[in-house]
Amino acid sequence: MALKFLTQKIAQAIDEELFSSGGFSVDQLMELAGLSVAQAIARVYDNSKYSRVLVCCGPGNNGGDGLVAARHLFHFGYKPNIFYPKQSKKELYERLVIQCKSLEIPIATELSDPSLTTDNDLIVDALFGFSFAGEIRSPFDQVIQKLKRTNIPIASVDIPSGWDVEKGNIDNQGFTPSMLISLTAPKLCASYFSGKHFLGGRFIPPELKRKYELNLPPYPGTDQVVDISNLPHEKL
Ligand SMILES: NC(=O)C1=CN([C@@H]2O[C@H](COP(=O)(O)OP(=O)(O)OC[C@H]3O[C@@H](n4cnc5c(N)ncnc54)[C@H](O)[C@@H]3O)[C@@H](O)[C@H]2O)[C@@H](O)CC1
Ligand SMILES: [K+]
Repeated sequence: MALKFLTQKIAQAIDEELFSSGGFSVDQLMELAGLSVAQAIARVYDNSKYSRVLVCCGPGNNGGDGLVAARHLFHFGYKPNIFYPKQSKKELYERLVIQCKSLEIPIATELSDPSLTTDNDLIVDALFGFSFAGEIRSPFDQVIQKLKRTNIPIASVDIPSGWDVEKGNIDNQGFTPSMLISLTAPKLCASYFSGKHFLGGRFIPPELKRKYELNLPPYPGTDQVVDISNLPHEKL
């Protein structure tokens, strides 16, 4: 059966159900999401060649996934550094920042910070996820412009930032990543993406899968990710 691609509304509805009737906390799902991201990256970008990883984090949960991924990438033998310009004051995010600092992962808040211009081998785009809407606001408009100009491979978390969640890269607002790690299930914009595509977020109960007819592929063994680059898909 073909994989379903989600509208923004359905992605948000599944999210809410996971937290309400599903009984999950944000920390739990973010941890599993960030772990999936780090594991997918390790499959494609070996740390012997792509050790220096710049993780760009946005103001919402997509940014939180980035902070978690940076921590796991460190433990997987990478050298992450983080760009996190609009830091959330919520306790969860403050703890994620402390965890990264305790690993001596540098965290920059300004676009002019030298760590953002020195050589990186890979960029993780955790700026915006399925709640992104409208024109890109400052300071992220400049960040996206910068990412549009780079030749370094970009791995996007859940959606390529700057893309419309459903319509894709409209008006060429965003960049085209080399890799996408969709979480829970791919969003409609992912149907316009043709690079390396992984699915992560191995936490959906069977009842939710059935309700939204997600047709998710099985995850191999104990893996947190599954390669869906060549799977046939159908829009929801
Ligand atoms: N349900 C799930 O499957 C899970 C979702 N998670 C992550 O959570 C993400 C969704 O998180 P959120 O709902 O917090 O939202 P996002 O992280 O997608 O972004 C919301 C933030 O971006 C800002 N924003 C939106 N549009 C903007 C624009 N045009 N210009 C500038 N800023 C803009 C908002 O003000 C808000 O601060 C998912 O994409 C995924 O990465 C994971 O953490 C856990 C599991
Ligand atoms: K993203």
